[in-house]
Amino acid sequence: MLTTMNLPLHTSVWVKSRRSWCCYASLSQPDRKEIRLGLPSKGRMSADTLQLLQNCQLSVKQVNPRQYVAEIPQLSNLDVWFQRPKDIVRKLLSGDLDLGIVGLDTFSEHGQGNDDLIIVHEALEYGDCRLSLAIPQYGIFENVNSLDELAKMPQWTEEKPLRVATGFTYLGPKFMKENGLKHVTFSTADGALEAAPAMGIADAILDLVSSGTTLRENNLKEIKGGVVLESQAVFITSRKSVIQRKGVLETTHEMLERLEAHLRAIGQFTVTANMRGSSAEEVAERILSQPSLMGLQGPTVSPVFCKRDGKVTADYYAIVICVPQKALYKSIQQLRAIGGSGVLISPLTYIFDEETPRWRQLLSKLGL
Ligand SMILES: Nc1ncnc2c1ncn2[C@@H]1O[C@H](COP(=O)(O)OP(=O)(O)OP(=O)(O)O)[C@@H](O)[C@H]1O
Ligand SMILES: O=P(O)(O)OC[C@H]1O[C@H](OP(=O)(O)OP(=O)(O)O)[C@H](O)[C@@H]1O
Ligand SMILES: [Mg+2]
Repeated sequence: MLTTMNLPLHTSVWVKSRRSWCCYASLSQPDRKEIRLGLPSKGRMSADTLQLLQNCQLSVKQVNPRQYVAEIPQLSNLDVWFQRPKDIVRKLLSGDLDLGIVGLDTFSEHGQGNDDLIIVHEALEYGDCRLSLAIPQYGIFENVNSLDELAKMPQWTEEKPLRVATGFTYLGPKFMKENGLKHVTFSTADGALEAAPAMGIADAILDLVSSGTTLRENNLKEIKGGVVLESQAVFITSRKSVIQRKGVLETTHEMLERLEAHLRAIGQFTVTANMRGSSAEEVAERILSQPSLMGLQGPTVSPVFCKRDGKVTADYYAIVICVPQKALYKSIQQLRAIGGSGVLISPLTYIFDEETPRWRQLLSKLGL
């Protein structure tokens, strides 16, 4: 059984879980009653985050676009605060936000491995990009195609190190150190890093890449072994908020369930059809003989009753299966081959499974 206590500002809190006592930093605003969710205020993640929440029936109601606070009517006692992604991570750490959605790159760079931060859902399936090292395609780098080859270049010495421009001043040096590159210096800028090598400011850059167009347009190339991190949007919280602020654990659970149910349903369709048969088992037998018609847990087969000669009989059976988009056409072909008719297809909105592994993982990370 978990026990928490009210404590003064900026002290530690000891919490007893089933297994042991754990120490947590205390909340910065222990009296704050509402739960706060931080969402990206601008940039690439912003519109897609609102769209994802809307798809989970968690529409964010913003009174006007210049206001930084909003609400999600389905989640009572929750305020949405629009913030820059890196500030979402910082404010989770300071206890000024309780939940957030950002890219894994921002989480890793600004979270710096802090044990208080927890990833609740690591794959929200948008904002895909990678943090990758890139060097010029020309000059001394023409035949350099791997991190190993870059490290072995005789040009880099203590006096004249490899100069890397990056906005990732935590992950950059950590990666270089872990890969044994000794003679490296870093400079930083907030954008348009791809210009740095051509301007003579840097030899290499470490930045986000998705299509690779910006690199190509600037005569830069990625190298083998140079990917620091694969990133996509993640749903995050802080240990101290979940443990100490009333309602955060329940809201996290509800959001996680909705996110998972929606993400599981993406690209899945329900297929219904009628099939003549002598019994539900016989129809099921025919369906299960086809590899694309297995469904999530096998087909649902229900008798379609009609009255003939004053007697209620079932000559037809309605079948319902769940099929991924890529197998859709094959499924229809297979259904027809075994006598299916009147095939109806509709996209799936949610798939609510049994309790999700991510929820169990969260509880276990919290020691609950
Ligand atoms: N080219 C890209 N393709 C896909 N996702 C990207 C790309 N660039 C960035 N992202 C994702 O979007 C997030 C936000 O990027 P964005 O450029 O909007 O903000 P930023 O440059 O980190 O913020 P700021 O302007 O506050 O410094 C990144 O942290 C990353 O997860
Ligand atoms: O591989 P690509 O698809 O070409 O994308 C890569 C570019 O996208 C990001 O910049 P962004 O457009 O977000 O501009 P910013 O520098 O203002 O953040 C990133 O910093 C790269 O410059
Ligand atoms: Mg950017």
